[in-house]
Amino acid sequence: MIATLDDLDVEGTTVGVRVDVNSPIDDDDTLADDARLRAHVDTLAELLERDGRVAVLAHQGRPGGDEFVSLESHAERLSELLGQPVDYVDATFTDAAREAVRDLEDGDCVVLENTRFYSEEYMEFEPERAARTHLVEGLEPVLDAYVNDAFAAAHRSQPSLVGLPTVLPSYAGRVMESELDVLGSIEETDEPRVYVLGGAKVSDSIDVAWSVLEKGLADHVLTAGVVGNVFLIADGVDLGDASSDFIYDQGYWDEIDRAADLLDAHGDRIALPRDVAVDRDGGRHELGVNALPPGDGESAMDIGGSTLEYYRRVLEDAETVILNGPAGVFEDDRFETGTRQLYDAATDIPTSIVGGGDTASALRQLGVEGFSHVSTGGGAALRMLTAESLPAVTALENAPQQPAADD
Ligand SMILES: Nc1ncnc2c1ncn2[C@@H]1O[C@H](COP(=O)(O)OP(=O)(O)OP(=O)(O)O)[C@@H](O)[C@H]1O
Ligand SMILES: O=C(O)[C@H](O)COP(=O)(O)O
Repeated sequence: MIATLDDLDVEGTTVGVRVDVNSPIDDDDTLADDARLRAHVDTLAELLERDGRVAVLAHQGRPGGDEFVSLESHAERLSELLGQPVDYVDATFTDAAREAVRDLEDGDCVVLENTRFYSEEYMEFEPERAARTHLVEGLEPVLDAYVNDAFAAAHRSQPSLVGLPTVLPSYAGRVMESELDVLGSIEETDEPRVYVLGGAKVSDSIDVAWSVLEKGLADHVLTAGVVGNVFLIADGVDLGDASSDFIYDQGYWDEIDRAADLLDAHGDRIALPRDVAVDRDGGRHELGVNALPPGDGESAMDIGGSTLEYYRRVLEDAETVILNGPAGVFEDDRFETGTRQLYDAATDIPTSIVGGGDTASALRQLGVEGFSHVSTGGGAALRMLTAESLPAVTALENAPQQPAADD
């Protein structure tokens, strides 16, 4: 049982709030997209309105990557979104950070520096070991409670996600609560249930497909994107050198055998693309599977019109649809049709759940809306869809008991 903000006596309490605002970054190292910040506004505003003292913890990017930057511009944007001053301190758990947290008054908010600027935060630990890291030992003395709202990072076993809830009374924030409500009760959604697996994370998608087919959760799995291409090759279709080289270069060649095994075991419930779109003479050209392989250098960039028609027919009977990953290279105008039309068809299903951070931004870019739930999580959502436990959620479940809220 996980405690929520309803169980927390917030007034005058200093709360460390872990959010996931890991976002695209502009060339000048500032925030390029505030969607993930917006998602956490409700949780933070509620804590501040209830007179909490809020210290925000988050990571941005990965060490060595282009998006590995300070959270200063995140704090500025957060201040605009919350409509109140938000301080920023360029430290996470040192004296400067502790002083900034101790200086908070009721209703104040400070953003601490990118947790991953410290090497331990990019390592995976068991919770008890995570509790003995510098970040946790440095912050625990100045915090009364911990709130985890970072569902999108809940598949990581890092100190700010599993160490702090080991030593502090801990609560799920509103984003975490709603994600767990929806993604944690997939089994209870109405059938027929259809999973649409696209995008480029082939091994993750095959894991999901195995799991939901074995458990009887999926009545149909529709494949698209690079995932669909891997299944086509596994089914004996010659997609040509360009698509095959791409799959090989991405390190997914071994997945073809796994896809073939899955087709052997559950092929009656797995749908494969019937046609694909390639770049021919600078335009979109569709080819039925029987007309493959494509010409030299042509790669399968999207699902074609016959596939869309076929998939729409399957979706018409569905009560629940769960989608992850774009159907094609949606970033290119010529190949966004599959993603736009397939996802658009899914919005007509009574329960439509979308997982995947890239997918969510693709849908915003394409103007497709009307889903029952769009998850903030990519990897975390995928892991929940396989009914696997998430370390940060387990840490919340095992967190020390807290006194009940007065109100
Ligand atoms: N046929 C294709 N060939 C090459 N790339 C493709 C194809 N179809 C989709 N993609 C690419 O897949 C990428 C997105 O896949 P990904 O699996 O990362 O999505 P996601 O699950 O929403 O992301 P995340 O899990 O990171 O939130 C896009 O950049 C898109 O261009
Ligand atoms: O964007 C995400 O999926 C989360 O913020 C986790 O980031 P990570 O994959 O770098 O751990």
